[in-house]
Amino acid sequence: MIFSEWLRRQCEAEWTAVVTHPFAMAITKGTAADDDMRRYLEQDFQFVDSFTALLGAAVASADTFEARVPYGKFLGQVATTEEKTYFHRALAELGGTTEAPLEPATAAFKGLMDEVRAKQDYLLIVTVLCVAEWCYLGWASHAEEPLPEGFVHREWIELHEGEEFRAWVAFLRGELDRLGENRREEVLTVFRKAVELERAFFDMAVSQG
Ligand SMILES: Cc1ncc(CN)c(N)n1
Repeated sequence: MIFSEWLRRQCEAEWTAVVTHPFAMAITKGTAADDDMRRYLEQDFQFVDSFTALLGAAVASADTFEARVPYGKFLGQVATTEEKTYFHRALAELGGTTEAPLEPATAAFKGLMDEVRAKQDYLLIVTVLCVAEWCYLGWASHAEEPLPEGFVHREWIELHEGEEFRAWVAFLRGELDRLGENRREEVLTVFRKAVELERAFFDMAVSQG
């Protein structure tokens, strides 16, 4: 079994809880309440700051030029254009703010991202990036056509599905498969922690409504 699949299976129950989370499923159906969506996106905007920094750390710490390129491409294309404009438009639509105080789940996730970034340990950086993107592909893949009409739901799904996003996730998984075998347990600890944080993040969106 390839290493990335082995990692996912070690966390099977928690993984399934994330990719079928009621809040994520409500996004795919366009039924997530505006207030929940606002709270979630306000926190995710804060998440994306550390996530973007982590992409930069991947560019810096990758072991080959071939590996640096996809991070640079993704960083330029998505984090600074499509995704960023989405947040501003969606938060304006929902009456949200880009300066919300951090919820504990957000602070914990930023803590993990900042920790692996500070270490400049490429393998652990890829581990966190891979969980974040693979999980999101997982729930977004549940969306059925026609996608929700409202752009807040629809574009959030589109940002995490489609050919390009699948190729990006495949690349991240490939990096884990290429480099992770010799540090299995260490990688699993970070992988598991990131999956737990993804679940807590979705829980946070619906726990205060
Ligand atoms: C919490 C979380 N995890 C993952 C993603 C996908 N980039 C996200 N936007 N937010």
